[in-house]
This record gives sequence, C-alpha cells and structure tokens, in this order.
Amino acid sequence: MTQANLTLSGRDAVVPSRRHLRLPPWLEVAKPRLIPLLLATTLGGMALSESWPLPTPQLACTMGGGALAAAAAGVLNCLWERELDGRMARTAGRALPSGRLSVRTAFLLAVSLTMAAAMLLVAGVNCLAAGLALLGLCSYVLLYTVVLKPRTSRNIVVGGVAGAIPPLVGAAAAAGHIGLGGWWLFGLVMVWTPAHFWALALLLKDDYAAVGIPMLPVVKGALVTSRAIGHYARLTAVASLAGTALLPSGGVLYGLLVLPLNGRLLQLSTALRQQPEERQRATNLFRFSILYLFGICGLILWSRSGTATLLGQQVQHLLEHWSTGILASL
Ligand code: HEM
Ligand SMILES: CC(C)=CCC/C(C)=C/CC/C(C)=C/COP(=O)(O)OP(=O)(O)O
Repeated sequence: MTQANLTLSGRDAVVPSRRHLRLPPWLEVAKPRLIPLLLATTLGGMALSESWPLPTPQLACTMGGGALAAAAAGVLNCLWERELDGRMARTAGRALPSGRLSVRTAFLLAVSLTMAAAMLLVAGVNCLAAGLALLGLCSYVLLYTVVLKPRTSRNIVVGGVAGAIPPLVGAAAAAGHIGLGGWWLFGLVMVWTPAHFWALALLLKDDYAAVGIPMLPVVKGALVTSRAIGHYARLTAVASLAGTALLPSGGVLYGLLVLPLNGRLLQLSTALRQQPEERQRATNLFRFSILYLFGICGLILWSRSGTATLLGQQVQHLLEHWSTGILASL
C-alpha cells in the first residue's frame, strides 16, 4: 500500500471509530467521538472530590453541559479550519469543506450549543463549572486551533490545556472549588496528550506537511517525535501513580490496578521508539492512549465504590501484614 493510500486510509486504519457509518453533517462537526472520553475525565474530576457521588440532577447537568460545550468547541474548530481541512486527505471529506453543511448553519449551531452549555451549567451546576467549560472551549478554539497549531511544533504541549479542562469542570461541579485531585487529573491529561496525539501525527505527517502545519513529526522527524513520546509516556505513568495518595478512598487498590495500564503504555511507547517509522506501532500506541485514559478514569470511579473501599482495606491489611512479617524476619 503506497504512502498516500495509507495516509488516505490512515484515518480509517487509525482512528478507532472511523469504520462506523458517516454521521449527519450537523452532528459530525461537533466531533461527538471525542466527547465520551472528555466526559469520562469530567467524571474522574468529580470522583476525586469528597462530595462524590453527586445528586443525579447535578450529575446530569454537568455531563450535559460539558458535552454541549465540547460539541460547540468542535464546531468552532471545524469552522475555523474548514479551508485547511479541505486540503488534508484525512479531513477533506468533512461536512464543511465538502459543502454538506453551510458555514452559516454551523455558526448558528456553535452559538446555540455554547449558550445551551452555559445555561445548563449555570442553572443546574454552578458558575465556576460554567466558567471553566467556557475557558476550555476558548482555549481549544483560540489558544490551540487559532494561535498554536499553525505556529509551533509544541502546539499540543500548551494547547493540551484545552483537553485537560474537563476534569476541572467535574471537580468544580462536585465541590464548588478545584481540589488537589482535580488539579492532579488536569495535569495527568496534560502530560497524556502528547503521546496520544504525536503517535497519530506520525501517521499523518504527510498530511500536515502538505498544508504547512508544523506538527512535531513534520519539523523534527519520527525519531525525535518517538523520543518525545517516550518522555511524555514515562511522565504520564509516574503522574498516574500520584492518584494512590490523592484519591479520597480506594487509593491502594487504584495504585495496584493502574500498574498494568502503565506497563502497556510504556511497552508500546518503547516499541515505537525502537522502530519510529513502523506505522502499526504508532497506531497501536494512539489507540491504546484512548483506552489508557478511559482506564484511569474507570479506576478512579471504581475506587470510590463501596466494593473497592472494602477490597482496598483488605489489600492494605495484607500489605501491612506482609511488611510486618518481612521486617520481623530481618
Ligand atoms: C490538543 C490536544 C489534542 C489533540 C491535538 C488531539 C488530536 C486528535 C486527532 C487529530 C484525532 C483524530 C480525529 C479524527 O480524525 O476525527 C484524535 C482522536 C481522538 N482523540 Fe484526541 N487530541 C487531543 C486531546 C484529546 C483529549 C483531551 C481527549 C479526551 C480526553 C481526546 C480524545 C480522543 C479520542 C477519543 C479520539 C478518537 C476519536 C474517534 O474514534 O473518532 N483527545 N485526537
Ligand atoms: C471543557 C471543554 C469544552 C474543553 C474542550 C475539549 C476539547 C474539545 C478538546 C479537543 C481536543 C482535540 C481532539 C483536538 C484535535 O483538534 P485538531 O484540530 O487537531 O483535530 P482535527 O485535525 O481532527 O480537526
């Protein structure tokens, strides 16, 4: 398969959900396939607060408002990049560049989604959560899409702050302020983003090079990118362990169960570092990066359940018993 063909089908081969049916134009521009993981990190931010679990109406308003804000951000990103998308193989068929959706309709959709998100979060949650959601929207559209993406190869190191804001929205929704746990998950998503996206960017570098977007693989090549990915993967693995101390309950169990996730992340990033040009290795890492973050958020949520708390206490008792026995035998 030629490079161009692989790049053309790169989207289908790489982005997990691309094999599904095409969505209606007005839904496609909202980038709905990103929203489940963004909401998972929002839930993770909530579960890290002492106020977890939330009353159902507050939980529903937070998730609904977060989804609407992320959708609005996606539409605004597609609006701003419609000309650029039209020139890249992966995105040329999108609703705006292909004319399946008008700019006017998309703009009205973006304004409606933004207003609906703000109203739902202010009325059903609190002003801090609403303000943070709008900050996430603005940082994705203005800071990343408009300012950083076309200018610097480190665009997602800073631009990643946009995708890391949903945990802050969740923490603010649960407790009315952002505690240490919320900031920890914010930081974890920040350091997770480069490995997530640069693995994909390795597969799409011809696309980005053709339109002059200075993604790291275009500017520095596959070897430097794979090294940077390894650096951030290690940073992610270390940062994830802080959850053991920051979770209000079930931290020991979380700390044990996060180890295989980190092992796989480091294994895949090391494999890519050994063969940076091997496209399947980049694909494997990109796909796993999504499962990894779902896994982290799933562990955070589960560790706050009654079952996990009981199990965690037993594991902690066992560990204390073993350590006492080891010390006694020395
Ligand atoms: C600035 C930071 C980020 C960049 C530049 C980025 C970039 C991308 C790109 C280009 C795609 C392929 C999209 C497509 O072809 O339709 C993608 C897919 C994806 N991203 Fe990221 N991403 C970022 C942050 C995030 C964050 C924070 C999350 C969630 C917490 C996330 C979740 C996903 C998911 C779930 C997919 C797969 C979507 C699908 O299956 O169609 N990304 N990302
Ligand atoms: C709270 C809140 C609303 C936060 C916003 C979070 C958000 C929507 C993050 C999106 C991250 C992402 C997938 C960027 C890709 O943009 P891209 O332009 O590089 O992707 P593309 O090339 O596929 O269009």
